[in-house]
Amino acid sequence: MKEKGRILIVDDDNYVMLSIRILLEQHYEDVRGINNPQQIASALAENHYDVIILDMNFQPGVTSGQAGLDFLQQIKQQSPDTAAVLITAYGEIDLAVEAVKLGAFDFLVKPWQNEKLLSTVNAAFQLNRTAQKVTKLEGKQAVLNQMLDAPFANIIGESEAMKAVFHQIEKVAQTDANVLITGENGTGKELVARAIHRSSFRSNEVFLSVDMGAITETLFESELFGHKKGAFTDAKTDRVGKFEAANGGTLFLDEIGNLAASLQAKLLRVIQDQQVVRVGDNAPKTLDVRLVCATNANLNDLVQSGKFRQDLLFRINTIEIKLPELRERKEDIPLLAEHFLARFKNKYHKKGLFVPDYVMTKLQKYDWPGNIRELQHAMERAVIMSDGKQLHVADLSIGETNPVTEGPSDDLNLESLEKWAIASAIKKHQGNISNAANELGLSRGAMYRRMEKYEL
Ligand SMILES: Nc1ncnc2c1ncn2[C@@H]1O[C@H](COP(=O)(O)OP(=O)(O)OP(=O)(O)O)[C@@H](O)[C@H]1O
Repeated sequence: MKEKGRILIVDDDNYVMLSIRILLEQHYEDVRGINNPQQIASALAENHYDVIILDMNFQPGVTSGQAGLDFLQQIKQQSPDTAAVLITAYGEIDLAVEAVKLGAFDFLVKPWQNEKLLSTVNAAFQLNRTAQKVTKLEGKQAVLNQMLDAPFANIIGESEAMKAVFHQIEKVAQTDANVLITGENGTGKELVARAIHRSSFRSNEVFLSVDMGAITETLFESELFGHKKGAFTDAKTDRVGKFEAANGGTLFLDEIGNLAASLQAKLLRVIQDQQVVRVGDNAPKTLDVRLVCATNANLNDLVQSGKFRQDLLFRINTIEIKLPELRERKEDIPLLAEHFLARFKNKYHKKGLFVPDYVMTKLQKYDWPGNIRELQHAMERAVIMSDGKQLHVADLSIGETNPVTEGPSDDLNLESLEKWAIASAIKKHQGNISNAANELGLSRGAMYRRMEKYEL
């Protein structure tokens, strides 16, 4: 099958041009030729070429190659991602060096061998395609970074506790120190790890995340350090481990407290030596990886009880960032709730939806054991369940705010009974307000009015 590439041959010798063209047309979809180098500019303006094959001497009797070098510079200026292969009958090595310095991909000497010409053009084509992909990806990455980079744009919080965290992120990001992020589940540890990476000089390199709790002991080494083909029964090909893949960038080891003792020793060795050896190999590879670890466990306690190596803890906690629980920064709840509301309103096309004050008060009173993740889920659920106007506490499905369901209390106060009946119906119908209203013989509007009254 032919490659989907476009190639231009520039040679004033029609015979040379034609024979290269016939050869390349067997391998590439679009091969064109021009015999006047003055037409290069217009050819490049009209089409993008993957590879240009350029003669170096154009005036009869002139063999300095200077004309080729001049046109090469013009090509590089006009179309920097087109690979140029130069051809000359006078294979002067100095000229070859000069041309490559000026950005030529390679140099061929007439008379050429077809295989050599083909392999050179092919290599130029492949390299060019890879370079184009990289440029595209870098462009995408830059756009993503821009979106996310506005100082921690996606980490919401204005409380003193969060300001202190932002300050710490800024400070550690400038260094290569290993960072340990601690905090309960859902407090934003991974988010902070990514922010550190994006604010660091490694931001254009990779950020890789590994959940240490999810890696089995048997796969640990192969996952993290890689393996050679044949190292064990299932090793059908060479495999790059996460450490090697993160080289130059940041490796985020989540749930580090869950690592088995035997594996802690292996990890410690790699961190100490800054080298990995793939399973089944014996050549160590030196690495430049910034390590950020996270845990919801108290590693000092684990050290005390002999479950975590103290020397490993010292290696990973050069700087420790402790993330506050959401219940310790309740002043951030309205901001976070509005942030998630905006996101999910957009996602579920419920434009006019808002959070009434009494619901916001409920959100702030609740303790959020699952922290921001729980708040995010509660908001998403409530947006989905809502009638599109305002959020109701019942839609949030957060345990404690709905403490209703044991049965009507002994006091036969009508309001208490009504509150109990409404809450029970909502629970019975799993938050489906219409069905609950039906069962109670109420209209939806009357149902919502009562939910508001009883803060349900
Ligand atoms: N300050 C914040 N602002 C906005 N979203 C946040 C914030 N903190 C956390 N989140 C969101 O909450 C969810 C949980 O965050 P993240 O995964 O970073 O927490 P974690 O502490 O790493 O959790 P776990 O310990 O369970 O792995 C994510 O969807 C994240 O985007």
